[in-house]
Amino acid sequence: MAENGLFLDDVTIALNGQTLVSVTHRVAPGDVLTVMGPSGSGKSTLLAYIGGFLPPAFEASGRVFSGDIELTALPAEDRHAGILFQDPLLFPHMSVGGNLVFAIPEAVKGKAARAALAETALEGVGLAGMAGRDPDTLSGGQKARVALARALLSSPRMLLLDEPFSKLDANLRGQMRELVFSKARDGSLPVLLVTHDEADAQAAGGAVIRIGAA
Ligand SMILES: Nc1ncnc2c1ncn2[C@@H]1O[C@H](COP(=O)(O)OP(=O)(O)OP(=O)(O)O)[C@@H](O)[C@H]1O
Repeated sequence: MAENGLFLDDVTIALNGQTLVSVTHRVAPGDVLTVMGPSGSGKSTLLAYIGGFLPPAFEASGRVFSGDIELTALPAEDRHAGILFQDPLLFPHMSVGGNLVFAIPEAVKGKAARAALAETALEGVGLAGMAGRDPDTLSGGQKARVALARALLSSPRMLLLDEPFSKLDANLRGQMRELVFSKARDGSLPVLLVTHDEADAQAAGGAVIRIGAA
């Protein structure tokens, strides 16, 4: 397998003794694995297991690899997953630039260098010059782009996406999908996409797994 693919090796997650998810799958760098299923079927739970923040109510087994690195026992902060949720979840008390700089790994030193990286990331999502803006002054689509820039700045090994397009209108949704998937391809990042929307799955173009199908 190429270097930074995501491998789910016999991952099984149960709640109260009942299996919700059972999956073995490889996601190549730049490819998308779409997870679909009815509400409550365990889609976000699978994402949480991969990300390292599965709530204690669940019982889980199976291994998660990023390339050759096994993530299963690592804390969330050491898994290097870039995560996007339905809400962009920007810190309201920080500028857009502050939100981005916050995500840059500490190994990157120097205020000016960090600010420059943040500005480049903003340019990369079509928001050049917006670092000084207050997040509350941005549109929903702009906030979604900032959240994407922030995820990419964290030097992720993968992207975990939990319904990230569902609050955008149809036009923005299409643009944002294209932007996210092209960034994943450019960065050779494997993507796990949780969605209810068949059009998201189609745009993602990769494999689809359906869990808890009624
Ligand atoms: N922290 C928790 N403790 C106990 N049960 C939980 C917890 N979080 C979720 N659940 C339950 O686990 C099951 C799977 O939830 P999950 O959020 O993964 O579903 P989902 O497929 O993502 O649903 P949706 O499409 O509505 O977001 C549901 O029955 C839910 O009620």
